[in-house]
Amino acid sequence: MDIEKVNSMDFGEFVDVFGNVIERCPLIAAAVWSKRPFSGLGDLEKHFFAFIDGLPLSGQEGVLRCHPELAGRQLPWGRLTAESQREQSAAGLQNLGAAERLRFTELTAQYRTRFGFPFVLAVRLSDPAAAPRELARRLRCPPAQELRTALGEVKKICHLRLADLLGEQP
Ligand SMILES: NC(=O)NC1=NC(=O)NC1=O
Repeated sequence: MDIEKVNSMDFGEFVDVFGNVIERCPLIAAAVWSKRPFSGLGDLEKHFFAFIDGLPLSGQEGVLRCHPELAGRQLPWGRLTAESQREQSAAGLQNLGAAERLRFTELTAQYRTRFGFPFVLAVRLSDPAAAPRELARRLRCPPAQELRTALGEVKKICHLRLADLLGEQP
C-alpha cells in the first residue's frame, strides 16, 4: 500500500487498517487520522509515537497494559490479536522448554507485580532465547526508566507493523 492510498482513506478505513499497530489501542489510530496527509512511513509513525509521548503516565501505563503477556496463557489458545499471534509464534516462544517456560512465567509475574504492566518486548527484533535474560535485566530497573524502555518496545512493534502494512522494509 502506498502513502497516497493511506492519505485517501476515510476515518473508518484508516482505523480498520491501522487500529492495531499499537496493540489493542485503536484510539491512537483514530487520533492520528486527523494528522493526514502523511509524507511517508516515517511521518505516519512520528504521529503514533507523538500520541504515546503526549499521554499522561496513566495513559502510557494503559497502553502497556493493553499488551498480551509474552508466551502467556493466551498463546496456545489463540486469543491473541492476529499481529501478536504472528509475532509471538514466529519468535518461537511457544517452543520454550518446560523449565524455560516456567522461569519465564515466574519472571513475567514478578515483572507485572513490580511495574503494574506486562513485560513488552519487540520479539521480531530479539533473540527469543535471550528474552528471559532481558526480562531478568529489566526487572531490576527503576520504574521510571523501565516505563521508557517498555514504551520503546511498543514503538518498535508499531514500526514493524506499519512497515508490514505499507509493504516497506522494516
Ligand atoms: N508482551 C509483549 O511483548 N507482546 C508482544 N511483543 C511482540 O512483539 N508482539 C507481542 O504481542
